[in-house]
Amino acid sequence: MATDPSPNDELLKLRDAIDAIDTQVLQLISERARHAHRIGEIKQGNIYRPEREAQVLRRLADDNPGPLPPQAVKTVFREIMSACLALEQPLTVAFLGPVGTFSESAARRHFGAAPTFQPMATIDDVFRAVESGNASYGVVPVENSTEGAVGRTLDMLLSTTQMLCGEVMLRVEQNLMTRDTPLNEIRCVYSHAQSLAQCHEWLNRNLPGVPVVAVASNAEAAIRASEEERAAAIAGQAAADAYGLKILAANIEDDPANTTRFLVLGEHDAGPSGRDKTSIIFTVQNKAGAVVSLLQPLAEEGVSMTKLQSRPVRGFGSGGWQYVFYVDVEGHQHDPAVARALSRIRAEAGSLKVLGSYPVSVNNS
Ligand SMILES: C=C(O[C@@H]1C=C(C(=O)O)C=C[C@H]1O)C(=O)O
Repeated sequence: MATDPSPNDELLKLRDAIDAIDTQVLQLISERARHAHRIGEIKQGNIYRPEREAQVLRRLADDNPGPLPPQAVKTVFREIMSACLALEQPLTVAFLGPVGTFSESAARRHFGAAPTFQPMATIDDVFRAVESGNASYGVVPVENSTEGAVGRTLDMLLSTTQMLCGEVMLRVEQNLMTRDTPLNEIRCVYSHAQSLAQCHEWLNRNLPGVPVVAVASNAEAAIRASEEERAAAIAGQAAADAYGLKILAANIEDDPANTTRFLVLGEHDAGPSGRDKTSIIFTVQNKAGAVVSLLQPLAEEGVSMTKLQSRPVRGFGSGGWQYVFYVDVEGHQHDPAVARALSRIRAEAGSLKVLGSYPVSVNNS
């Protein structure tokens, strides 16, 4: 066991000082929890306020005097808020499982450690869990910076009765992991198709000719690698931890900025936080100029688009194709410019669904 080299006076004094500070910090956190509890009594109905939580984290990151990095400050206060909220309203959060997926990491990043986290087998099941009230919130992937849209999430957004109340941007770091098999003895690599695509070049360089097998999730890949000899998985650190695998090569994604965006679903959206996004879906007849004229109000009202994605409407392939457009804009639907642009689009589009307004991912703001 390591011991301190030679506990000198200064070290002992510093530890005493830290003990005294910790006692004060604990008293302050407890006082904070009592205030949060009182707020919970005053509020009617749902207590969770994503916009308030985003504001708290942004303000503290801005005011951070150092030496802790802003991300560390956010992590600490994320957990304090998570514990305070849990006193009033224990949350259940459904995510695309199994345990160890990036969706779970995103859910924990967003809600902290206090909720009960529920792994679901499919994206559809996450939506159903929230729609049926079995989960208070759900977290699903929607797009990746290397591989693009997650089609099933887009399809489900079309019909869901739920709203968006948050987004999480997660830097996705992929790792090659095995039970204990060295690189040159690997005979098969399992992962989700998206992750295999994100590591395409690395696999060609380092495991040429070794078969790759797409499975339902990275965590499922990790389970297989933990059960099969000479098999490897590509997955996140959380999956290696959950299934007892050793990381042979870390950060093997081809794009060092590889990021996945996740959406948080619930029965309400969020109030204005000062830095928000609004997600909408509209349908357009496939005729010349229709899309341009629908997007015109955004340009004229000075509202920036952060995403534009189209998908053919199912069942319209053989006759005239119809398209559904997924658009994210900067700002809250209650901002006057956004509200004006939305009402102009509503007047012109075949249909318009506002999925909700929510704070821009706190990791990026
Ligand atoms: C205390 C409140 O309720 C909840 C807890 C929060 C906190 O601990 O800071 C913040 C927002 C809410 O999710 C509040 O609305 O201020």
